[in-house]
Amino acid sequence: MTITPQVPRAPLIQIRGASKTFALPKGGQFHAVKNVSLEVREGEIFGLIGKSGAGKSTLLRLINLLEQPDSGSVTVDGRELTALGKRELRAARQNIGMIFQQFNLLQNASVFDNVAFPLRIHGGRSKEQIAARVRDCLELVELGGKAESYPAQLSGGQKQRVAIARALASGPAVLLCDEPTSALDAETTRALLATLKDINQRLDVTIVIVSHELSVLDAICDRVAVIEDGAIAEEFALTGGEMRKTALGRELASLRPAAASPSAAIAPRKETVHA
Ligand SMILES: Nc1ncnc2c1ncn2[C@@H]1O[C@H](COP(=O)(O)OP(=O)(O)OP(=O)(O)O)[C@@H](O)[C@H]1O
Repeated sequence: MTITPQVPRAPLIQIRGASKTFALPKGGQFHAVKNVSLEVREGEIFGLIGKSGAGKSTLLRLINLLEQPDSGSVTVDGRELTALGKRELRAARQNIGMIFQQFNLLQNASVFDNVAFPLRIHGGRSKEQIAARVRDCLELVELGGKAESYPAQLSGGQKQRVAIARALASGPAVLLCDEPTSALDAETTRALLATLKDINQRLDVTIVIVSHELSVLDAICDRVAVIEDGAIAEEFALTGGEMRKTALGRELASLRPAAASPSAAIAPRKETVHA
């Protein structure tokens, strides 16, 4: 048996010298992201970890320009988003799905209509095409039987799966995940992480995930950046368990003992094995 290292792939997300400042209510400014440069490669699962208030979510939201940087540039899949007008940016965002801690589903719409929503907004697809795409996305997250249910009738894990199906409906190259498992229990978290890994491998969707939980990033990430005070303090590849060896890892682990890591259950995507 020979083990061949995977050939590194091209960068899909490039952030260059991005900064973001928020105006404070009582005057003054807060520098949430400070001159950050970062590359995420095609097909990677990339983690952003750090303490509360470090700037992880702001950095994630710079990738789809939910937050506009004050300076610097953001390029995704060859398009410099920071150079686009409003209409072009709306179109470019179809290539970037996003899920959130609190799911952000439309409560008065069925599961089907939640997933169909982005497809209807952007137009260009027939009713039949939308229905087929919604069915495919719900099958992908194993919710094929829940199309007619409403969010209030679903568990937290099922709600997050609907959010994933909605985020993938337009066939994006990138999925941004902002603390996607923070509202879920340990077992549901494990299952959801396995789903994200599966989506990454089957659909080749590049994933950027924010979490303050070591076990979450340890389980699925290829590389991780540690965010401290709005900047990247450290960046490294993961093969399982390294997070705990870093100074921040030890600190976070002592604050928040990690649940049994699901990493053992999920095969790392580090090497190609030829029998
Ligand atoms: N819209 C805003 N207006 C003012 N300040 C903001 C805004 N959004 C974020 N901040 C501030 O920027 C800093 C970074 O916030 P951010 O949400 O990116 O941190 P985080 O690392 O994701 O934290 P957490 O893990 O607690 O979510 C925080 O101090 C926050 O209060």
